[in-house]
Amino acid sequence: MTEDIYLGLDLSTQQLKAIFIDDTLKVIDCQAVRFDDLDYETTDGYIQQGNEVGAPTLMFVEAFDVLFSKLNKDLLSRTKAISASGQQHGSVYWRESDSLKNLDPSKTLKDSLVDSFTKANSPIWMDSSTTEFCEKMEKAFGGKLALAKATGSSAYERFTIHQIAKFAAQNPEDYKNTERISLISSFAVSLFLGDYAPIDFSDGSGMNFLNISAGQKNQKNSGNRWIDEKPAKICAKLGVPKPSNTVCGTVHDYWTKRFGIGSSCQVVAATGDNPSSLAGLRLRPGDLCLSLGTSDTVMLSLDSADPQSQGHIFINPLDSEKYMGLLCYKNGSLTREAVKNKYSLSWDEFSAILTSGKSRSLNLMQINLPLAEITPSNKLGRWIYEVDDSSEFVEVERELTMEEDIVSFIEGQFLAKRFHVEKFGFQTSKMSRLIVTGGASKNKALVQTIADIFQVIKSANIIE
Ligand SMILES: Nc1ncnc2c1ncn2[C@@H]1O[C@H](COP(=O)(O)OP(=O)(O)O)[C@@H](O)[C@H]1O
Ligand SMILES: O=C(CO)[C@@H](O)[C@H](O)COP(=O)(O)O
Repeated sequence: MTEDIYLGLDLSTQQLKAIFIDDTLKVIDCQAVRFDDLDYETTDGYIQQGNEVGAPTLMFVEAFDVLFSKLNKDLLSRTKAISASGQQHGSVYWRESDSLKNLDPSKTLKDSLVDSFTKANSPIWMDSSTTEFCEKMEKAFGGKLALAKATGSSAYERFTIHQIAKFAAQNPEDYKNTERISLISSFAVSLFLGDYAPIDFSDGSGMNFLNISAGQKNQKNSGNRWIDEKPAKICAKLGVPKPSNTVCGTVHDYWTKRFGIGSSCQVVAATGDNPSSLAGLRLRPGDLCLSLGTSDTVMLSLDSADPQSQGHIFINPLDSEKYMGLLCYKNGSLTREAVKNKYSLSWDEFSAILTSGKSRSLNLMQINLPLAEITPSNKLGRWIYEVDDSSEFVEVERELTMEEDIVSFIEGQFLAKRFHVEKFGFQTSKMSRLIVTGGASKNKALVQTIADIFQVIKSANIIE
């Protein structure tokens, strides 16, 4: 057994996960804390009020306390480096104070940081409350496409700069008292560093504020990466963005004294959960990655960037000169879970119905969007069509059977993705692999359905 261990954290929508690997990339241990098991009245990790969606920042902090009390002490003592991934776009607002630098090992993180945030709830990626700020920014840039060419995406409500603009407009005093704004990923690493960690280029691309466009190569390692330096106060609050593989320093004494992590353990910049998946799956040219976490996302590696008004281009986490494309769907696992729960099924029962129903031709097509969708923007509703005798699609008025509902819903979810991916300019070929990851990827019936829809040759082309 090798002595050296590496620790990765994932601060995602529903939970904080830890994974220890050795230097052959073998998984040694995994642990997780579900946010709904902490006392913050979240459902599926978040709190929703209308189209505002957030998660208590202190809940994230407490999750670290709980998780680290469960982790194996021997593994912690052998950990050589720590990094993290985080749900994308979410933000954390640090009050001007020394509490992060002066973490006290006799206290929990929560007790140490209880007064450290100017905004109690971190806005997260499911928020869609910033339309007016998005419209203002697109107008200032000369339209959707112009903004996309500069930042990789047209204005999306969940993207961080609009959340920051809303906070500054609605709570000017609290905004003024904010010393630093972290993404959820850079926040996680800041806890280990005992200091503000930089936002990395890849997760920073999900802010509508980082310059991803060609011709910026000479700026890639400088502070000039934000698209607009005039609101100097914003740039100062965001800090200087850095490549995703930046070694930020070593762990704060807190982690050594409280949890026995070696004082030389390195802390590496964090990135978004999707860029982390892309990095971890080591995609080959032509591969497509489907992440089925709380959200569903489709990702691919790109050598060059050609941003469109739909979809996102981020800087690649493995190479700051390259890019990745991403489409994000809000109706992912939570919507699948809702359909499963509607019929009081276990996942095994749901999967059995999906497999048996698929083998019969049901001639139905369903789009079911109970959550206001991101791709396509703000669509909400349920549409069901049937192919009639003259091969026309007609709207279905009758109630569907359970089997019809499950099969047409799942097929609709992934047919829509194939359609969007192809519109985004990506064609699968015989050489393509479709690599599926995230919580739902353990469902073999679902993965086989996806393989059939994308017509990748056989399910062996798909790895979890
Ligand atoms: N057997 C299964 N079949 C389909 N979906 C599943 C299965 N097991 C778990 N899931 C889904 O996985 C989701 C969690 O995935 P995960 O990647 O851990 O999410 P996140 O990283 O966003 O917190 C759950 O919401 C659940 O619906
Ligand atoms: O908004 C996006 C990507 O643009 C989401 O994919 C978030 O990054 C949330 O990730 P999960 O918790 O669903 O994995």
